[in-house]
Order: sequence, then C-alpha cells, then structure tokens
Amino acid sequence: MNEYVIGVDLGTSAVKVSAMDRSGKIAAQQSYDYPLSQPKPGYSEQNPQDWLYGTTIGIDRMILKDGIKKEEIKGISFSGQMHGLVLLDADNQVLRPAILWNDTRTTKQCQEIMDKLGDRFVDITGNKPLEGFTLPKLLWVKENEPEIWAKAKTFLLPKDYVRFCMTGNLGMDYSDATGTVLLDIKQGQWSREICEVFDIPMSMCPPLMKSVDYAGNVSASYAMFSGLSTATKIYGGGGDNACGAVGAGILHPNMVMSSIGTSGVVLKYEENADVNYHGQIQYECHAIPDTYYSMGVTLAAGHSLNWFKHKFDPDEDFSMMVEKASQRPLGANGLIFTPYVVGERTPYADADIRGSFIGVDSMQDRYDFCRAVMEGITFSFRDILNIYDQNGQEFDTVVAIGGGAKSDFWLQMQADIFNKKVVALTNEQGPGLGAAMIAAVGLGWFESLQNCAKEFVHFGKEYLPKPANVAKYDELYAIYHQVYGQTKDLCHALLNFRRED
Ligand SMILES: Nc1ncnc2c1ncn2[C@@H]1O[C@H](COP(=O)(O)OP(=O)(O)O)[C@@H](O)[C@H]1O
Ligand SMILES: O=C(CO)[C@@H](O)[C@H](O)COP(=O)(O)O
Repeated sequence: MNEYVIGVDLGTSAVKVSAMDRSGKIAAQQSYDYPLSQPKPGYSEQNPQDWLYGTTIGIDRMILKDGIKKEEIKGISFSGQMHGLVLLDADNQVLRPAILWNDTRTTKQCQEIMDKLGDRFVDITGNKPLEGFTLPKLLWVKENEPEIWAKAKTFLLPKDYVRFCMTGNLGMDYSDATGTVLLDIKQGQWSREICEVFDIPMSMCPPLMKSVDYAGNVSASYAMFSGLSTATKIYGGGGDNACGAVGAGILHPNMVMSSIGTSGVVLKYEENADVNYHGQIQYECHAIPDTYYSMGVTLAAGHSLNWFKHKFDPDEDFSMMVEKASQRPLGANGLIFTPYVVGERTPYADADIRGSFIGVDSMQDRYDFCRAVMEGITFSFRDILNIYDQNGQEFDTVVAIGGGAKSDFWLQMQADIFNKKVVALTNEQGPGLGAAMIAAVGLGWFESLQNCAKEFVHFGKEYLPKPANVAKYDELYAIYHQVYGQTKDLCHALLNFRRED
C-alpha cells in the first residue's frame, strides 16, 4: 500500500493541498480558490467556513480524481496565512468573519499598545505592534463590537480553525503564536503581562504546541463530513512563512527566502531568540523546534500584480501577460510603481500610504505598466534586504518561492535587483511542502525536519545576476527609494479625503 502525507497550504487567495510519498515525491496537488472581502478601505476579511470547505474539497478531489485512497493518507499538517483573527464563542462557533493579516483598521489600537508598553512590548514579543497582528485586532473587536466581545471565549488563527474542525481539539503552534504578539518569545508562553495590561482573559489563548506535535486523529464527525479515515493523524503545522522556509530548505543563517504570494516576504533563519532588530522587521519562532526566523513583509506583492491583472487586463492569461511584460525594456520606459495598494508594513509601517505610478508617459502601454508593477514589487524586497545589510547580516543565496516564482522572468529580475544568486525549487509550493514535511516528521518517518529536507527539498534552476542589468536597476532603485518620502503626505491626504465620504 502507498503511504502519503498531505500538506495543506491555507493561503489568502486559495488553499493548495499537496500529497507526498515517503520519498518526497509529489503524488497529487489540488487547489481551491475562495473570496476576500474588502468592505471598507483597510478592511480585509474571509469566512472561516470557506477555508474548511476549500480544504475538504481539495483533499476529496485528490481521492476522487488523483486516485489517492483515504487509508493511504497517514498524516496531515498545515501551513496557514498568519495573524488572522478567528473568534469562537463558548460552543466553539465562529462569531464574526475572520479579520486578516492584511487588514489595517487597527492603527489606533497599535498606538495604544505602544503608549502603554513601548519598548517593553518589543522586549517581550520581539516585534512592534503592527496593524496586521492579532492582538490589535482583539482590541479592535473589544472596542468596536462589545456584543461580540462579550460572547468571545477563544481566539484561533486560520489554520488552527481548520485543524480544530478536523480533530475537535483547540490549539496553536509556536510559529503562528509569535505572530499574535501575545507570546513571550523568550519564555515560549502566553504573556500574562500583556494579557493583564490589555484585559484579555488568559483563558482565551489556546493551548500551545510545537509544529510537529500530534494534534489528534480525524474525528468521527469530520470523517463523516469529508469521507476521510479516522485513522489519519493530524499534526500542528505552522505559519506560512515558517513552513515556506522549511519547504525551501532555509535551514542555515547564510540563506534567505523570498516569497511572492499575496504578500511578499524576505525571511532569514536565526539560531536564537536574542538577535535584536529593534522591531524594524518581524521576529518569529520557527516551525523547527527551538529556532527562529526574522522577516520583512511587503503587504501587497502578488496582490499588486493580481490587482493590476484583474482591473486592467482581465481577459489575458497570467503567464501571457507576464511574458509580454518581459518584452518591454528594463525600467518600463521610465515608469516606476510603488506596491502600497493596501498600505505597507516593511520598511514603512504605514497603513495609510498608497501606491503610485511615477513617470506616466503617453507612449507607454499596459505591458510597461505590468513590468513596472513587477519591478516595483521587487524593489520593495530590496528595501527589506537593505535592513539586513544595515544590521551586518551576510548571506549568499536567495531561495524563491510562491506564485511569483512560476515566472522565469521574475526570478531573473530578482537576481538582477538583489545582485544575488536566486534559486528556485523544482515545485514552487514551498509552504505546502513544508507542511507535508511537518506531518512526515510528526509520523516519525524522519527524525527531524533537517533530515526530512535532505529527502524532500529539491532545488531547481539557478539565476545569476547579469552585471549590465544590475547597474541599470541600481540606478532605478535609487529613484524608487525616494518615492515613499515624496508621496507620503499626498497619499495620507487622499485617504483622509476618501474617509470623509
Ligand atoms: N504565471 C505567473 N507568473 C508570475 N506571477 C504569478 C503567476 N501566477 C501567479 N502569480 C502571482 O502569484 C500570486 C499568488 O501566489 P500564491 O503563492 O499562490 O499566493 P497565496 O499563497 O497568498 O494564496 C498571484 O497573486 C500572482 O501575483
Ligand atoms: O502577514 C504575513 C506575515 O507576517 C503574510 O505573509 C501572511 O502570512 C499571508 O501570506 P500569503 O497569503 O501571502 O502567503
């Protein structure tokens, strides 16, 4: 009989499920899209039931279409979009739509956190409070929806909700728990001090577990709903960037991951909890027990390109649009784009900044605009790499994952803009692969994630920087880098104008 582990990658645009055999070979992959609701500027919500249905349909399609037998599914684990707030009542029913990582309604609550705890907050959590994180969202609900807050008994993150529906057991792993900014990162416990200062009952915080910990078997009720077997074991899983790093083989400090998903991430493996970036970038527990990672986040990386495609080029296939953009000259005929279409996180923690096209000329066409969008997203990653440079952090290889890594052209652009070697995986599904690896280690197929990586992670093509392009991009980046400072006041004024309506 074949034996498989399934990695569930619960993304923002879709859930992607991957079944891997013991040798790390992909046996089947399915995905299922779900909607994102943005009812007001800065709001971003999803319905947790959509995640559950999407995941179940994805796994069922593997059984029905790809010939995977339910008895062959030995273990399942998760990679989840981080920070999103799922509130449950005393009967563990969902109280309101989930407020997602890219929702920026909580500027006031972030300010309140800094006013009350300041640097002490960064000491405890390793992070500054930013709009995307979970604690400010809890405080927002408490202040703005007191009737919902009164009923709230537990909070979970997106993938924890799906795991709960599968097993009937509540829990959260450390890698995702750091992203709530309620975890004391050095002690590895929920912070009593933060809970007390903000009057959050400790009982709302779910039990903590390691990513590779056993979380329960498929429950009888979920087996009935999904057709899965109750013999299948479920493991904790991790935040999508921790899982992406595992799946991308980022297991040493000399390697960096770049991920172009809905968000964009530049991530570095860190060996201990003491490295201090003073909240300039995020600091999180890794899915690998007792290790950490740091990362900077572009709020709208793939989302900017997706936005551009759907609004201005809806009928064209994604790959074709990108292919035509690759034929436009480097620098898109003098057009620069800043990807702040939903605000920004790193290096500018600014929920009210918005994107710009600078240098619009009547000779440019839509593919110049598309190319400028891709270049602008990649420049925003260079802004994050600069923070590592300023902190004296050295690395020589960038492993690229996410939907953006499907494009050869974008991978070469990353090498040219970063002036580093960029390596792709043979399969761009890094987070799903990381989640499957967590299940494989949980089941005892491998002693550690590092050992599993030797079998499961396969690097593909390498992209080396082309010196002529590096020089041109250096020149362009110097201009890009000024756009934030020069458009900030204008963007804030325009957003205030919208808010007056
Ligand atoms: N063929 C392609 N070439 C370049 N970028 C692509 C392509 N297909 C998708 N993308 C980008 O990848 C993004 C989705 O990445 P993905 O990792 O699947 O996101 P998430 O995990 O957040 O749901 C899209 O928004 C788009 O910008
Ligand atoms: O907010 C963060 C990390 O802090 C995001 O990276 C989310 O975790 C969403 O990821 P994708 O849907 O883009 O993969």
